[in-house]
Amino acid sequence: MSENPDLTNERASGTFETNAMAAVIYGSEKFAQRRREITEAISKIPEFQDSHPLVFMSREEKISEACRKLAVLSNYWNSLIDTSDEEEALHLYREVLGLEGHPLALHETMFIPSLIAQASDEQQEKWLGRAQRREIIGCYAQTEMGHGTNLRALETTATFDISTREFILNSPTITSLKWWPGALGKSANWSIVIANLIIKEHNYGPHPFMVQLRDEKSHEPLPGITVGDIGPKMAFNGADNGFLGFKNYRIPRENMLMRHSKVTSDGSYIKPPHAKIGYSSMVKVRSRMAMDQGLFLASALVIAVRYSAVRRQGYLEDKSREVKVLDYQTQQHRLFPSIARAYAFIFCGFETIRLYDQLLIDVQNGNTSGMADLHALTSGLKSVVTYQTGEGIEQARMACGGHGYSMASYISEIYGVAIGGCTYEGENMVMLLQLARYLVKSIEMIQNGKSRELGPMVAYLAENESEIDLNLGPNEYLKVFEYAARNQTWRATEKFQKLRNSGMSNEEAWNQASVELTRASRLHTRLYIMSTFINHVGSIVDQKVKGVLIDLLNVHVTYEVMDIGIYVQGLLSSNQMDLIRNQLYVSLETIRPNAVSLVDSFQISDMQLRSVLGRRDGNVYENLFKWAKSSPLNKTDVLPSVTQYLKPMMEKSKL
Ligand SMILES: CCCCCCCCCCCCCCCCCCCCC/C=C/C(=O)SCCNC(=O)CCNC(=O)[C@H](O)C(C)(C)COP(=O)(O)OP(=O)(O)OC[C@H]1O[C@@H](n2cnc3c(N)ncnc32)[C@H](O)[C@@H]1OP(=O)(O)O
Ligand SMILES: Cc1cc2nc3c(=O)[nH]c(=O)nc-3n(C[C@H](O)[C@H](O)[C@H](O)COP(=O)(O)OP(=O)(O)OC[C@H]3O[C@@H](n4cnc5c(N)ncnc54)[C@H](O)[C@@H]3O)c2cc1C
Repeated sequence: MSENPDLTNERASGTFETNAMAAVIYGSEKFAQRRREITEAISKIPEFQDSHPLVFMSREEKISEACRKLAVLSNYWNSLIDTSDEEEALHLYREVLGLEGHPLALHETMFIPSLIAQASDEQQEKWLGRAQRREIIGCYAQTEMGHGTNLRALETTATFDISTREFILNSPTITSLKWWPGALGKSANWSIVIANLIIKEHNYGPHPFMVQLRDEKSHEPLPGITVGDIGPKMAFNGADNGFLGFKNYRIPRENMLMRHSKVTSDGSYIKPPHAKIGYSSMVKVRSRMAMDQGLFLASALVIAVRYSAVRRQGYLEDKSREVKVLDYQTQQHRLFPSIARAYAFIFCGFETIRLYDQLLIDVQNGNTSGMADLHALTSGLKSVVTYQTGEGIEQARMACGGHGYSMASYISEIYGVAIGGCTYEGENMVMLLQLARYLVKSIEMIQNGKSRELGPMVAYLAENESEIDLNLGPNEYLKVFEYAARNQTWRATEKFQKLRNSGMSNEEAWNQASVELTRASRLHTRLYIMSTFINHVGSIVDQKVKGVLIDLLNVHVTYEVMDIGIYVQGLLSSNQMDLIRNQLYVSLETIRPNAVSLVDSFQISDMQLRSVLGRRDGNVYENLFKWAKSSPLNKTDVLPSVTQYLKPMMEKSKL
């Protein structure tokens, strides 16, 4: 069937090449091209297609379907991608497995990265190759039923037995059961387990251990291990998140990951070079989350924008034909600022991935000085992008009206997966408060006359801006954001200090200032996102692409400043706010002809999108009908439930 002419016209009105834009989104022409080649190659392999729509499958069927595809994938890895390239591998996973989770997700995202960052050279020699060849499947078991956030309160113990040179693992209470780890329930046979290291009755706190859970031949749990699936979740139902308990389960001393902390055979403990070095796997995932969430948001927007260009409802001036709903200003206001955010998140993602890779090298060379900065940055960023992505996806769903609520749109699945990110890798409020600690320390440095020692990301806290000329473009908007973030950070810090100075304990003063502190963290992070967006656009060479991204940046800066209006009341007059509001409306109109091309540029395939509404060809209605007809409920005209219950009820009512 040919393309819906409404989408053809939209594509014709675009002022730039989508391939050129994809090269900017994905960091290079080479990688954008590789993505297209991988997608093309996969589309020719029938075994990678869903056996039937995932949304009609039970959880067991989803997991089985994911495993089937993983097994097929293992025959194609080397021919489809450069296996040393993480981005190519992730693209392949996204295309084939989609976003509902699968039994190798944690193996790739946390198990292998933990071995790389935490295992000694000898340990890597023993396990890393096996893991990379997928001879074993691993997971990352840290969270317990009773504690996820407060790692210092984890209860699982690993007690060193000097006589046998083994660790004895125990789960002393119900709440100490590991709870949540992906792939633990049914798939993984090994795990990195975070447990309290105990030597001669002294607790050295949580440390990582390499633990075999299941027999490598029979896949049965080993004696001393209780393991299973935690049941269905809001989303991620292609993954078997699990529980795990230990009863006097022994592992050799060599199974504690000993790149940084060490226990010698006589039971001596050697401290790591930085107390939080064991948290690196979390920082790794957090550093990728801006990119991943940007792509979740992008997926929902591809669906909503394409659909809005084929959905016609109501009239503007021309009463002879209904308009595309994308022409309504309210629809544009709902969707276009999110397009800008998706671009901005992806650009930030590249930056934080690069920073993590550099930090990993530095730490391996004994330099841990960058850890605090990256922890603070990624803590704030994961919190802001997950929250705003959730907001943006939900708006995209509503922008699709009734059909958005159908699973045919697939938006609810994207939403469920994306907002998991508000919780995993550190609950958002908690992570905002981690960043706040860093911001408060920065203010204290200024108060102590050490402004010159501030890092570049917080140097603005020591500046002073009281007047803004808003005709000068994005950099002036950045100044507005700096003003808001600086003011809020000072106000929150002063509130905390005042409470503390009044005699309150440090902890209670912190608690009572914490809402204000989280607000400071959000503003600081949004400032970082905006400045990364501005810098990125400044570096683009292709003039057509750059022109459209400047238009998109204008949507971003005006929308973001309007959104934080309450924090800039002391800086901007109501006339200036009106001016910004009008600039936003103008920028929505400016971006309108490029809206479809901007979302096409994400180059997310139909196979990955799984959305009837978001199809590239725009043939929504005929496929919606086809999709509904494929519902298992439509296999027969009369359901047994009707014969068994409703018919007798109706007959009885007739009497
Ligand atoms: C063929 C090849 C294939 C290749 C494939 C490629 C794959 C590559 C991988 C890519 C990854 C992709 C990602 C995709 C994701 C999609 C799937 C995701 C599935 C979901 C998985 C989820 C997993 C989990 O959730 S795991 C569990 C996570 N748990 C948490 O995050 C717990 C949160 N809590 C904490 O982190 C801590 O407890 C904390 C930080 C809140 C408090 O810790 P504390 O010890 O109590 O410390 P505190 O007293 O508060 O602070 C003291 C001091 O320490 C500083 N600090 C804390 N943390 C760090 C750190 N990490 N680094 C540096 N410093 C740190 C803190 O700032 C304090 O400092 P001061 O203020 O100076 O005292
Ligand atoms: C989809 C998914 C996948 C996951 N995968 C894994 C995995 O593979 N491995 C693994 O180990 N874990 C995994 N987890 C667990 C996850 O990391 C934790 O659920 C997460 O870190 C939050 O911890 P919690 O559940 O203890 O929340 P809680 O800390 O109990 O949060 C409850 C509330 O308390 C608040 N709160 C808690 N502490 C503070 C504080 N100090 N200050 C202010 N407010 C506070 C929070 O903000 C929140 O509002 C996964 C979770 C999900 C949802």
